[in-house]
Amino acid sequence: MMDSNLDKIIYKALEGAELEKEEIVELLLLDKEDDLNKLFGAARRIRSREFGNKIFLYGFVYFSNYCRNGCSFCYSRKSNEIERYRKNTEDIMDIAVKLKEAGVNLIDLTMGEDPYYHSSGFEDVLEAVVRTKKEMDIPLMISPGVVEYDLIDRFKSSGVEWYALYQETHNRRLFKDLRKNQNYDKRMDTKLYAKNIGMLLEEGIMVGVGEKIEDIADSILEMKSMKADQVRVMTFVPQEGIPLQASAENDEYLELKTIAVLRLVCQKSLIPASLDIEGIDGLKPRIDSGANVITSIIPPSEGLHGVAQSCKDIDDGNRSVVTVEKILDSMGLKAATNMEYKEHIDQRMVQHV
Ligand SMILES: C[S@@+](CC[C@H](N)C(=O)[O-])C[C@H]1O[C@@H](n2cnc3c(N)ncnc32)[C@H](O)[C@@H]1O
Ligand SMILES: C[C@H](CCN)[C@@H](N)C(=O)O
Ligand code: SF4
Repeated sequence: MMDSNLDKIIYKALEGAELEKEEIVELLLLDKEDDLNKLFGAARRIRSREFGNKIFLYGFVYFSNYCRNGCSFCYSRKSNEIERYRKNTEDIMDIAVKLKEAGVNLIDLTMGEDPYYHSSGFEDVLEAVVRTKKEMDIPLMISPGVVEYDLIDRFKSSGVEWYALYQETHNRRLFKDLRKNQNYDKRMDTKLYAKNIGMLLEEGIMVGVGEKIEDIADSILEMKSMKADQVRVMTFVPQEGIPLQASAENDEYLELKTIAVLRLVCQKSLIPASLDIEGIDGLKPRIDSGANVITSIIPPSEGLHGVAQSCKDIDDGNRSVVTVEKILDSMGLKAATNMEYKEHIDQRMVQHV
C-alpha cells in the first residue's frame, strides 16, 4: 500500500531530517486514533534512541507566589485575592533536603515576580541558591521571571545550571493578551542572555489560550532555532479570579501531540511531562507522547503550591518520587540516577561553549 503522507513525515523524522512547518501543522492536526498512535510511537522511538529508558525527575519549589504582574492565565496574578506566601531561606533549604533525599535529579526554584525581591534586591534568593548548591550539590533551575542581567550573572556564578523563562507563545499579538504590559523582546532577550553566558535554557509555550495551530508550529520551530535545552508545552488550566477562559474548541490531545512533535523536531532536547496540569493521572500519557522529564514533583504538607494546579495531588503525596517511580516501573522505564543526570547536563554545558 502506498505510504501515506503521515508515513513519509514520520520516516523523515526517524531519519533525523528537519520537518517543514506544513508537515508540523499536519501532525498537530491528526485526530484519528491509528494516526495518533503512529505519531506517539515515533516519538517514543526517538526518545529511547536519545535517552534509553531513563527519565529525569525535577523537584519543584514555588518559594514565593507574590507577583507584580497580571498575566491573564495565572492564578498568582497580582489582582487575584489568593493565599500568598514567601518561604525564607531555611524553609527553602529544608524542602530542598527533602526533595534530594526523595531522589529528584534537579530542584527548580520558582517565584512570581515578587515585588519584595525586585525592590530589596535578591539577596535572600541568592543566599538560598548559594547554600543549596554548596550544602547539597544538586543541579538547580531558577525560574524568577524577567530579571536584570547582573542578577543572571550572579545566579550563574553561584552555580545555577538552568534558567527557565517561558514565552507562552511566539505570536506577538497573543503574547500581549496573555502577558499584559510585558515586553515580548525583553523576555526573549533575557532568556537568550542567560543562554549566551552558558546557562542551560528552558523555553515553553501554553496551548488552549486562543492560539492557532500555525502559532504552535511557529513556536516549535522557534524553540528549535534557539536551541533551547529543554522545551515544554502546558495546557492552560482555568483558574478562579482570572480573565482568561478555556478556549471553546478544546482538543484534549493537543498538548500530547505537541509534546510528540517537539520530540520529532527537537530530538535531543529535554521535554517535560508536567504533573502540574492533570496531576499524577496526566503522567503516563505525557511520557507515552515522548516526554523524558517529570516536573512539578512537590513534597506534601510543606505549604507549597503548584502553578497551574495550586493544590492538586500535593498534600496526598501523589506528586512524589515514590508514586512517580511506580508508574515508570509499570512502563518499563526508570528514573535516572543523579550521576546520569549530571553527566547529561555537563555534556550539554560543554557543547554550549
Ligand atoms: C513557572 S510559573 C512562574 C515563573 C515566573 N513568574 C514567570 O512567569 O516566568 C509561570 C509559568 O507557569 C505556566 N502557567 C501559569 N499559569 C498557568 C495555567 N493556569 N495553566 C497552565 N500553565 C500555567 C506558564 O507557562 C508560565 O510561564
Ligand atoms: C510550571 C512550573 C515550572 C516552572 N519552571 C512547574 N509547575 C512545572 O510544571 O514544572
Ligand atoms: S505567570 Fe509569572 S509573571 Fe505571570 S502572573 Fe504568574 S507568576 Fe506572575
